[in-house]
Amino acid sequence: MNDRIGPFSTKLSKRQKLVWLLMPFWVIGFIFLHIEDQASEKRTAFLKEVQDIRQNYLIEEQKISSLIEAIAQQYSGQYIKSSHDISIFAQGLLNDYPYIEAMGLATYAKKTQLSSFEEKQKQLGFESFKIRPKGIFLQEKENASPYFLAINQVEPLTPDNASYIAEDLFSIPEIEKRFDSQVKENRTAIFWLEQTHPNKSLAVVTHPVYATEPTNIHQEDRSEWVTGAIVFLVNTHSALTKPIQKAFRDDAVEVSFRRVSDNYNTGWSWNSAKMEKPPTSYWKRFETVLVPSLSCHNCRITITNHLDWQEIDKQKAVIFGLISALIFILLSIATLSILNKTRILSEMHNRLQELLDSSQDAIIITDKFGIIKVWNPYAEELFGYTRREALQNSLVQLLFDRYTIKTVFGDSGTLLDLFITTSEHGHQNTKASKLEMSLLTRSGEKILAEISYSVLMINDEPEISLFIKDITNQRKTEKEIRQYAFYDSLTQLENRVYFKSQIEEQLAERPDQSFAILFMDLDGFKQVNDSLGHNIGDELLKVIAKRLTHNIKGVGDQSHICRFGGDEFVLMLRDADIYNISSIALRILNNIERTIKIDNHDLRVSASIGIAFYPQNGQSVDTLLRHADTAMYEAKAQGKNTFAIYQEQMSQHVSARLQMEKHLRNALSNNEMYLCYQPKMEITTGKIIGVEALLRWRNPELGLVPPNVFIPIAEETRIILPISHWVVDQTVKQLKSWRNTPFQDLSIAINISSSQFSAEGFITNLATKMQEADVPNRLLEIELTESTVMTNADTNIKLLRELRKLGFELAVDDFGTGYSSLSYLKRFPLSILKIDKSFIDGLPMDEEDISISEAILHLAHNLNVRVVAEGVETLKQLNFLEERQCEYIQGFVISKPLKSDDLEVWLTEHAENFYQSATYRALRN
Ligand SMILES: Nc1nc2c(ncn2[C@@H]2O[C@H](COP(=O)(O)O[C@H]3[C@@H](O)[C@H](n4cnc5c(=O)[nH]c(N)nc54)O[C@@H]3COP(=O)(O)O)[C@@H](O)[C@H]2O)c(=O)[nH]1
Repeated sequence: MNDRIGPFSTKLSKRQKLVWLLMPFWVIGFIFLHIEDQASEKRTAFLKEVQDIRQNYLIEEQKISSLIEAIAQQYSGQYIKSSHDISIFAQGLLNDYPYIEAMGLATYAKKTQLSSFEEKQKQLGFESFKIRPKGIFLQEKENASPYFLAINQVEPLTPDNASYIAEDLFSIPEIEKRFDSQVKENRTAIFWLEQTHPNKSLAVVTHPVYATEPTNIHQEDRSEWVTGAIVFLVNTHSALTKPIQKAFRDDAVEVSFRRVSDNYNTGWSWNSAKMEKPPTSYWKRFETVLVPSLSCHNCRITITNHLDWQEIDKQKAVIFGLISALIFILLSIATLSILNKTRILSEMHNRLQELLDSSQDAIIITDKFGIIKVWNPYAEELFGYTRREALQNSLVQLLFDRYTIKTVFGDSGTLLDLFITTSEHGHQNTKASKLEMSLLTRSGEKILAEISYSVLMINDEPEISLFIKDITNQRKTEKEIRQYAFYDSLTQLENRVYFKSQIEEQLAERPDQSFAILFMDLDGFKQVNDSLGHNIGDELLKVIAKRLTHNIKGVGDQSHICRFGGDEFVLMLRDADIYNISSIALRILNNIERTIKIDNHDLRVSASIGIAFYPQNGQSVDTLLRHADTAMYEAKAQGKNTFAIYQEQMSQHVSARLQMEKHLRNALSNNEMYLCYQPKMEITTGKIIGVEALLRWRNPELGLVPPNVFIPIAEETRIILPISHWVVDQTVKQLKSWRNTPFQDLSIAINISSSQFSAEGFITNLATKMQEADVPNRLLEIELTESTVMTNADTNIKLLRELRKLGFELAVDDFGTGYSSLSYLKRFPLSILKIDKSFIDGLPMDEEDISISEAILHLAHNLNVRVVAEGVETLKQLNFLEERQCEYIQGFVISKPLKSDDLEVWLTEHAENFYQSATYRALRN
């Protein structure tokens, strides 16, 4: 399940793993950057401090210049007159500027005045006052100038400072060289000197003093008026390190001072209080070089700051690392989420594109005016327009025919109107999302399309997405399936299932609506089917179906006709009621009765109709059908070709029938069955040639039940099979009992039902029983009805031939009631035809019966088949048949069916020649 890579996926993707692997590097990188940043800050702060220090140096230099200038001004203006005044001045000055070691006064004079000057100084108290180069400063040389500038007062006069007394400043060539211009310009000069004393450096600041205020003297004349100079002796070491010390009070800095000149190279170094000696190991080292004074171009101060690892704020770095980790996580999540969403969007886009391309629906997107914006490959295939042709075209003009445009859109409608409505509140609502309509293809072919659609607002503009399926074939198939599932394939009428569902629907939806159910069963259809084959039978059913459909036209539009099965039809008539049902039923019956011509056969069938009304005769479909069926049986019982309306007692008949069926199942085991025998006479001789075995059933509850009542039930329930076996056994037993008696040549005819005839092993079983009883097969006559013989005629021919080959006699019973094919009849190996009683009844008067009986006799004789007329009751009938060369008769005119014992008594009297019997004589009289 790795195809689901979404924001909720619990499994890390490769990309996610990679991102998480990068996190330590990110965090370390950020911590490192932060540490570097701390170092950079430190460096910036350091450089700023250095900058401030340099600024401070310049300010101090400026201040000293201003100060000395001011003092010189005071002195030249005679405001400071005595050495005492200078001393007072110096005290205040040295307090404020501790790096000024001393303030002094130097006298300028010609060397010619040297002795007098020295003398004067000795008189002032400096006993050993002697001007000479003292070698205090490294730069000192022999004063070659005709003037000298000798310090004659120093304040405070400490033992150290006393050494400066009588120092000729002109022994320092630079001072001597610049003094003349200093005097002319009345300005201060600072000379950076190196004292011979180790680790001590001094700067000498001088400003000329004049006998009067210099501003009153012309610049060129100032040399005439100059008397000396005010001198500051500045401890440059102290002056330079003090501000550094103040600035880097808590820090470790290393300071080195260098002064490089052509003649000498000197310097010193100084470490801040924090750092007694330069460290050997450190993390970072910042170094900067500055020129401390405007007056010393070759002076350089190098300040070095060492950053130790310990100084880094690690806690801050860790916090920063944690913050960066958090940022990383947030950024990663955001980035991964964006990437993921981008990927999902891209995948989705690809999938949608694939869907679009591979869809078996035409997918079309239009704007609100129906202008096509998307047209997928299947749309190309379905409608025949390429994408290029379709895009930017109007969907309506491309796919809708004129009729649709007119009916759907009218004059003002748009495509959008077709798909959305505007509600009362002005909102646009999508209409039902599916519709079916016919669309045109490029070739002009019309297809039935199912259009699923949705309207989406994209950038405040509606867009219509259409998914179009060609359902032309689907609808056709559905119709066919529907036809197959709900309609009878032969007659195209509704089938039982659909019919019932329609009525159920009707009952559920309109329970107050009355209707009638007509259950119709054809009379005589079985004979048509059996005798002329199923094809003819099928054609007949089709004609009946058409007639019924035609018949119920106008009997309610909501009526239904169903082929219920076989030759049964059921009708549901909405507008039928007790008042008009008779005319409707009779009309149907009349229509059915009309001759139907199929393949040169003029067929006539009738129908029996049972009617049940809703709601009087039942509330459910099944009840109504059952009651209509019951009524139909009643109609059959009433002689067929009629209708019967359901009445409650009819159900009693049904339950009586069920009761009978129950008794019938036990009839054999309860010895309730027995055989009667009805004699058959040869007309020409009056001889009794055989008998017909007729089954009888006497039930203690039901009494004597006629065979034409219980035999159909036995056949329907297949109880006929054990009964038939029993009949055969009894008959064979009877024949055997007649062996070696006067009746040994009498044959017995037995009625074989169609199910018994077609049962497996019927012939073998029969032959075996006869053989076992040692009775010749010719004494057993098999009577089959015309319909039994004609059903599956081809198969039956073989069975009949086998029977004949074995010596059994074959008779066709009830001849004339079915539809025997003459061609078959010719091929059947028959012995006897039995004319049905119904054709004998009308003899000798009824023209039709005369014709039919004569025709049967004629046909039989042509086929070399003998004829038995059954149901002969009168001598007139007998005479008629005798005249037409009918071979045998059977009927009440000779004898009713008799029990075995009675038969033998009767035979004793009548068998030889019936005409000579008392019975015949009585008949004639
Ligand atoms: N499959 C079997 N069918 C059998 C068997 N036994 C009888 N049947 C069939 O039952 C039908 C009715 O038979 P039944 O009530 O016995 O009637 C027979 C005769 O009693 C009657 N008949 C004969 N002569 C006259 C007459 O002059 N008048 C008159 N009103 N009735 C008469 O006809 C019936 C004989 O019919 P048929 O078999 O067609 O010769 C009947 O169809 C029997 O076939 C059985 O064991 N198995």
